[in-house]
Amino acid sequence: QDGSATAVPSDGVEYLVSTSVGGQSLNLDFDTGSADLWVFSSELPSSDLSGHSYYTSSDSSTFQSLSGYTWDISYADGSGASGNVGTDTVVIGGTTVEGQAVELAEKVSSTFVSDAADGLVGLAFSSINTVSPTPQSTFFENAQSSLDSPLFAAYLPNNADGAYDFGYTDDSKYSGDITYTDVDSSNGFWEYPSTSYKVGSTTHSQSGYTGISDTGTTLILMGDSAVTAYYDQVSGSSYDSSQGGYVFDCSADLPTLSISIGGNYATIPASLLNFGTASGSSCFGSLQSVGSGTQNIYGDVFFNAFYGVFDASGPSFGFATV
Ligand SMILES: O=C([C@@H]1CCCNC1)N1CCCCC1
Repeated sequence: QDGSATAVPSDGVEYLVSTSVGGQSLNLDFDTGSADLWVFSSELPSSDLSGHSYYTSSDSSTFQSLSGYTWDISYADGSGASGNVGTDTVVIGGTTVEGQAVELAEKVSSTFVSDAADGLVGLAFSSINTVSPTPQSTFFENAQSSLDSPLFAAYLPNNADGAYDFGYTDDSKYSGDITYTDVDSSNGFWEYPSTSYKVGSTTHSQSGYTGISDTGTTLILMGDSAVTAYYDQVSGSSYDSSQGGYVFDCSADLPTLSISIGGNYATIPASLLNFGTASGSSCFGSLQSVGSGTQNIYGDVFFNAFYGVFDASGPSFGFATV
């Protein structure tokens, strides 16, 4: 069944969605850049559990263990988690999946201990699910047959409650038309060509680049040539290794950044490109380097400006102005 779940901004870093797993409520980070649904569990060291809600399989009458199944995930930011696997009933908004693979954490990296999330819901493609010996389907893949349309949408307005809609698009959350592009899911991501960008009104090509829509990443991460081209237009900006990225005076006049999604540009307003105070009068840029490779990562700052539609038929990705 179709449904919508509220996404609450947490520490300006992520949006959390209250989710029922075997009747137990957890605040989970929805991540369209990965495909594992994993939860803090009673199997973790108790010192890792402080400040977290966690799942206790023995308290769920509908839990079934998947004997001998394990999972182990490593994220681009160096964080990671691992453990064992079972199935249980997962309810998000008005959408229920019975028999959803739930990955119970036995170990989590320190970043997760100090982070507000009680786990993640991976919404990328199950080809990159880490469960061994058999990769498991995502909540969305399992829910698809019960939805009016095989799609979900992310509405993540800046510093305000948002939502994930399952099975329908909600035209009260965006204006104008939704512009769609074909998705190449061969790497397991919601990925599309992203071969040019604009800094203000100046167009630059980045041939061979792709982009992925990743609600689990906070910022906009692009190749070094694009990042350099952007901050060359911000007087006084510099890369500050102690802050871990490009900073500028908080009073700086920022250009807009337009990214190409398939054949269409999405223009991020200048206000969203100032992520906020780094230290003193210097502010941290919302655009930072993705490092090596030709895959840009369009995270929550993108979704602050655009309603994002993840459509399994195609598959395709669509965006519309928030
Ligand atoms: O690990 C990640 C991100 C980390 C933040 C949360 N989303 C997944 N990757 C991004 C996409 C390319 C592969 C690595």
